[in-house]
Formats: sequence, structure tokens, C-alpha cells
Amino acid sequence: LDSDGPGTSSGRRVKCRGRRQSLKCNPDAWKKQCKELLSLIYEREDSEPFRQPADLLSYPGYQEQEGESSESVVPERQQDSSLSEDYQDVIDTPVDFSTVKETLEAGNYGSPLEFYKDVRQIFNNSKAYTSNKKSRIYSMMLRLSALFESRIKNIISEYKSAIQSQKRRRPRYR
Ligand SMILES: COCCNC(=O)N1CCN(C(=O)c2ccc(C)o2)CC1
Repeated sequence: LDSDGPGTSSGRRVKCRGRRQSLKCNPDAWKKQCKELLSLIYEREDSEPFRQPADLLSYPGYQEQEGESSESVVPERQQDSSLSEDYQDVIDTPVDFSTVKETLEAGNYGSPLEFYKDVRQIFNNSKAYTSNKKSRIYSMMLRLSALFESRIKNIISEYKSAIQSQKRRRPRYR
């Protein structure tokens, strides 16, 4: 954590003086940060397969994209678009970004850790479902997961330090 100016000469980290509104101290800052991260994810084409619940009945196109060439290569899963039953067999907790977005906007996440858990489930489902590490959707998931992990770790560490500084500070009498 970077020092916060003169108050740190004694080596004590003075982090959350004065108003709670400053970014480092506000234990609610994570909500806006997660909304911004979600917008960034939606801007990426890589998120397209993960914005709606998996349903290959409406997206048979994915099976063509799995094979290298267009000839009758057996696509990753069944030849017909029955992936959705198969998908439900394989994946116990289906989740996609539309449900994560709704939960966040409804204020139903108590912390960024709960948000993180749901988003990581999206990626783990894709890992569990893919039978070919070179599949297009799998590579989209890997790129998106790398972006997400690089951004969520600061949101979570700022949240944890804001909570910590809240515990250590003297109780303020109203
Ligand atoms: C436009 O979005 C349609 C809804 N989404 C999906 O249908 N899918 C996204 C989830 N999913 C996979 O992660 C996956 C891994 C490997 C393969 C072949 O698919 C299955 C397909």
C-alpha cells in the first residue's frame, strides 16, 4: 500500500483520516468498482458467450466454430444442437453475466468476494464443459478470466483494508 503523506513518518500507516468518502477508506467503494469492471467485461467480444445462459438450441453456430474446418468434423459435443441438455448434465451451477449484473444492481452482493465467487463460477463452468482446450469459447474464457483477475484483486484488497481500518479506528461518538 502506498504511504499516505506526512502522517506516515512514524511508520504507522495513517490511511483513513477524515471523511470516509475518500476512495481508500470507503467500504462501499467496491460496488461502483465492480459495476465498472462488469461494463468493461461487457465491452469485450470475449464475453459474448457468457452474457446469457448457455443454450445451444438457439446458438447451433458454436458447434461449427469448434471444428477447425467446415467439413463434417464431429463438433466438440453432439452433432445436433442438443448441447443444452448435455450442458445441464455437466454443469451443476449455471451462471452467466446477466445474472451477476442483476444481483449486483439489486444490491444483493454483500461484498466483492461474493461477486468474485459468482464470476469465477462462470469461468469454472466453461473449463468444466470444454472437452478441447483449443476450442474458441474456451480461449475466449481464458482471455476474459485474465482480464477479470487482474482487475478484481485491487478491488478486493482495497475493500479488505477499508474494513480493517474501520475495525482499528476509535469508535466515534455521534
Ligand atoms: C451467445 O451465448 C449463448 C449462450 N452461451 C452458450 O451457449 N455457451 C457459453 C458457455 N459454454 C461454454 O463455456 C463452452 C465451453 C466450450 C464450449 C463449446 O462451450 C457453452 C456455450
